[in-house]
Amino acid sequence: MNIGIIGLGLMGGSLAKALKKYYIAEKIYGYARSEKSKTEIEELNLVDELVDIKTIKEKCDLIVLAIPVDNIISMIPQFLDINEKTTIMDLGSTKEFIIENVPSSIRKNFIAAHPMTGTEKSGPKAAIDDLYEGKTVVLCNLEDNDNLHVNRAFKIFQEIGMRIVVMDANEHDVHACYMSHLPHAISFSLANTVMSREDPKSIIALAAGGFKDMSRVAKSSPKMWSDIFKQNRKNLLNAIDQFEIQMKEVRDMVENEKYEDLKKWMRKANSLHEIL
Ligand SMILES: NC(=O)c1ccc[n+]([C@@H]2O[C@H](COP(=O)([O-])OP(=O)(O)OC[C@H]3O[C@@H](n4cnc5c(N)ncnc54)[C@H](O)[C@@H]3O)[C@@H](O)[C@H]2O)c1
Ligand SMILES: O=C(O)C(=O)C[C@]1(C(=O)O)C=C[C@H](O)C=C1
Repeated sequence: MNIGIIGLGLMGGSLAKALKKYYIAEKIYGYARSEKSKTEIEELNLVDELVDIKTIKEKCDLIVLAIPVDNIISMIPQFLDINEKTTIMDLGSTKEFIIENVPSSIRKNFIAAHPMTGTEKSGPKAAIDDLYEGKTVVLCNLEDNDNLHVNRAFKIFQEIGMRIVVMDANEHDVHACYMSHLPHAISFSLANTVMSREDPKSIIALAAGGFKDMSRVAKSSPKMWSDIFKQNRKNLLNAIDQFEIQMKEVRDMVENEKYEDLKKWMRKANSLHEIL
């Protein structure tokens, strides 16, 4: 099988590495926009050949869109003429808006996937060959796909060591919001709060594990995350409201010195790690 990957940053580049590691593709084609990316992809030997979109459509059985979620939507019209046997798949972090924007003529071919794995790094140099191993991928609204494409997606994700979960796109976006999008909003907010109050010298002197853990994902790509916040806006606004309720609660307990209530509230939070 020939596989084409559009966008060879963290997700696309890591997929290319995993496909090579497990000898899954006959040939891996890549498409990159910028000259800088092209040079890095070639230096890292991520794909067998960098080509244009026309060649990817002619040669590939599976085309993977590993680009920011708004770019996925603007690229879809370029794939309206794909063969009925060609699978097209996106790896975007949001699912409902993307699916809504897939025209009915290629809906059967379009697999909406979200690998629940990643890092705060981006670009071709961030790619690693074991990013997907032992991790979960969520596949959405598979009832709208042809079996050929569903089976192909299952086979590839299983071969690179992933666990598959099937979910409705609407439900996915609510859960992904609490598990991933809200935590990123909190981490960006924490980083900005600290930087507005603390000088770099104190940050270097006092930042230890707790702060580093909480602020790690604040290093993530603004382009990727502003697209995600835009596409999952409604769910994110609800989740931020819920988070604000908790912040008001802890503020109230500290202000009014309700330390027994505070311990009870913290014990409740501790219990999260019984299920994680
Ligand atoms: N980073 C994560 O942790 C993570 C996890 C799961 C899913 N995702 C999703 O995967 C997708 C890719 O994210 P990433 O982390 O690999 O980002 P990235 O920034 O590392 O890589 C994306 C690459 O795509 C390129 N690109 C953008 N538009 C393009 C276009 N039109 N044509 C060709 N190349 C283009 C960029 O130059 C970049 O190199 C996003 O939709 C993101 O929401 C990311
Ligand atoms: O581990 C990280 O650094 C990530 O941000 C990965 C992470 C997340 O867990 O929030 C980020 C975006 C996703 O779409 C899926 C996974």
